[in-house]
Amino acid sequence: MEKVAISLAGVEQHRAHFRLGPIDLDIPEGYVTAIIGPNGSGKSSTFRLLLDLSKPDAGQMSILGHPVGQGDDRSWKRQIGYLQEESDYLDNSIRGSEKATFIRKWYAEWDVNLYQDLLRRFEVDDSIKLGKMSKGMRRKFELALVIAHKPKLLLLDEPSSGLDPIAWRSMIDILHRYMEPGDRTILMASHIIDEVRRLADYIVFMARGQILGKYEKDELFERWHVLYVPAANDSDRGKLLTMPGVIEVELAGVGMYRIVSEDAPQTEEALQAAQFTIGSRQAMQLDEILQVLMQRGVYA
Ligand SMILES: Nc1ncnc2c1ncn2[C@@H]1O[C@H](COP(=O)(O)OP(=O)(O)OP(=O)(O)O)[C@@H](O)[C@H]1O
Repeated sequence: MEKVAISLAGVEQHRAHFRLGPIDLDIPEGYVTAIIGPNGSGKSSTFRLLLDLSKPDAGQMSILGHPVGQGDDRSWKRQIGYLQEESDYLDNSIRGSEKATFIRKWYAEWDVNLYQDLLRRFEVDDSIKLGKMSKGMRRKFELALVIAHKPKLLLLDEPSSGLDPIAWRSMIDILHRYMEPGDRTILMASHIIDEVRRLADYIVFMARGQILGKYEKDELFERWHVLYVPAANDSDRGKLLTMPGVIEVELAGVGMYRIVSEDAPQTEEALQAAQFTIGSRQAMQLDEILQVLMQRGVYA
């Protein structure tokens, strides 16, 4: 059985205008899991809860086998690299190198060669004050900082925010290399579909404080398809709706139905058995799948 790096069980947080959870979610060790969801869906709030930077109103969490919010958390927090969504502007007046000197004292595993290599690859000059770095430069510096102590777990909140396309490619490459030892884990939040496609092994969809589903990426793309099916009459719609995997059926032009399926192989089998012909098929994009899940309204 797969080892679990992060576990949330019945986690809730109640705020005046926002309710997070209940969240039940296991993040497997050794893989990249990406959370995607619209603005305000609770991705950053979940990261803050995991790091004990805010408290839940219900539920339990564990990271790397340690319960969150209990006892001395210094030893397991040293095994985590956390890149928060926004830079800490209290650091604006210090140089990158000063911040690195401060941070490295915390981490026995700090690898000065790796740190220098990451700065070189990102073309970041750490002698510049953090407040004087451009947004993208600062993001790259912060990425180098969270990776240089070789954490077991990376929590990345919108890591590519502000990166240009070249820096973005470097980041993808650096994160792939980070995962090479095989026992490391990344949990990331991202709005960048291409980034999720390239990096993630598992995808978690989130909206309005709720988890809408967790899927293995390749399986998701194999199963979630749009199928176009010519149909003779209106009563065919009813038949199509009852087929396995079918979520939506709508008219797409005269005599042509557009079917959204979350299990295309099964739907196709049923279509063929019922003598329908399949005009065309296409795999759905992540944002389309998110939209369907949100419309389905699987909210508590
Ligand atoms: N419709 C809304 N209008 C304004 N604020 C909202 C709305 N929905 C949620 N929020 C706010 O969003 C907060 C949750 O945001 P959080 O940063 O955790 O989400 P996120 O998924 O990381 O969002 P983003 O993608 O924008 O970074 C809640 O505290 C709530 O106040």
